[in-house]
Amino acid sequence: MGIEDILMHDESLFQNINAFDPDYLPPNYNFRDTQMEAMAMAIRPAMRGGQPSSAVVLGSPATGKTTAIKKVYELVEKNTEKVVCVYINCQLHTTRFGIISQVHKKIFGFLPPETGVPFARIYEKIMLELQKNSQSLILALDDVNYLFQSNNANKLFYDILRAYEEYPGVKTAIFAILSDLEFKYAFDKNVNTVFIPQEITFPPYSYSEIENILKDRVNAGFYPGVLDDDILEQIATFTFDNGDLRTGINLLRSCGNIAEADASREITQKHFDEAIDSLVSVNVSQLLASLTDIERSLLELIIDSEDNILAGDLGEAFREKEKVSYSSYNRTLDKLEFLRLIDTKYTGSGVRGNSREVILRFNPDDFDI
Ligand SMILES: Nc1ncnc2c1ncn2[C@@H]1O[C@H](COP(=O)(O)OP(=O)(O)OP(=O)(O)O)[C@@H](O)[C@H]1O
Repeated sequence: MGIEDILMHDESLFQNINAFDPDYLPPNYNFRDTQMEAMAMAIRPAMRGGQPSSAVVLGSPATGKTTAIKKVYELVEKNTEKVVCVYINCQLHTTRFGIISQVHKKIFGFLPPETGVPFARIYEKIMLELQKNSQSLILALDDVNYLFQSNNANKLFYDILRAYEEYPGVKTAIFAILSDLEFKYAFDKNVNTVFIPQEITFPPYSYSEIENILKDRVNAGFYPGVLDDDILEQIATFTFDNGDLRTGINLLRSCGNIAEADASREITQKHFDEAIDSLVSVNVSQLLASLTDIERSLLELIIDSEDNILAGDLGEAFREKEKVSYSSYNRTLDKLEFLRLIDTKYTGSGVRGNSREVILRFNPDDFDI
């Protein structure tokens, strides 16, 4: 097929290609009832003019936190005008001004001017409006750790949660969403005086939950018969072993694209294998780009050495090359293994860790290192 044929080819495998988009809100949203109930309980008092509770929403990436809050928000907004629900992606909005501007947009329908109006003025306008309408504000801050990197969290939490002191009757709560679990501790230290949250936890999905969710997505996104159960199981297995739900959803889309470019009416094993290869190669490129100089130096040594070099011999060569200590060599080797760029395997002889074989997990000819 020529390029033009590919572009103009009008038979598609996709019934709804948007079903694989990051912002698609799945109509079937299972396995998160407990968490959504907890969110609803925290918001419920506000629907009757009472005080809503704040929450920390915790869970690893792609466990459904953002989707859950958006679903709950939709339901709240469908049933009352007493609660203003604002969702902020803190990767996009990192300043107090940026965030309060989004709240302004939600309430008044437009952003305030970017210059000339101070934060305090916009803040006052918002709080007076909430006070006048007897409305509560529920502010969801997704990936809130980004606010801490810019040191803006503490003040913002204070502004929002202490609003009632200056504007009596105004009720506010914050849902702080975190996917970096280690960050939780830093978080507690930073804002503990004004922020007294309950915790809502999103555990990782099991294999069968992943398979179930991906199957729903297949039904929403592809025409019937495009993807059979065997390939779906392989995608679910890969997702469970190697990544998060987003990996699975992306794989579905790229299998579809590859099959379509092949003018096929269905997704075959070959299309799946190609999708996996390209995914793995993108991952390896990203990992390689993230290495420090010393890590890259060790990796180069492994690439240039004989097949399956022993860890002991590699260590000698590396210490010679970089003049580093034995423990620093070990740490660097562990890091490369952790990133899954290499494997180490015991040969069963030799002293301590030195008899491990070091094996590259990718073909260096395919990448710029
Ligand atoms: N229970 C589910 N049913 C259907 N789709 C789901 C479910 N949970 C997550 N997803 C899908 O997985 C993707 C990631 O979900 P979401 O963005 O809600 O996760 P998250 O926990 O907020 O992730 P992050 O921490 O990375 O922001 C989305 O495409 C979402 O539609």
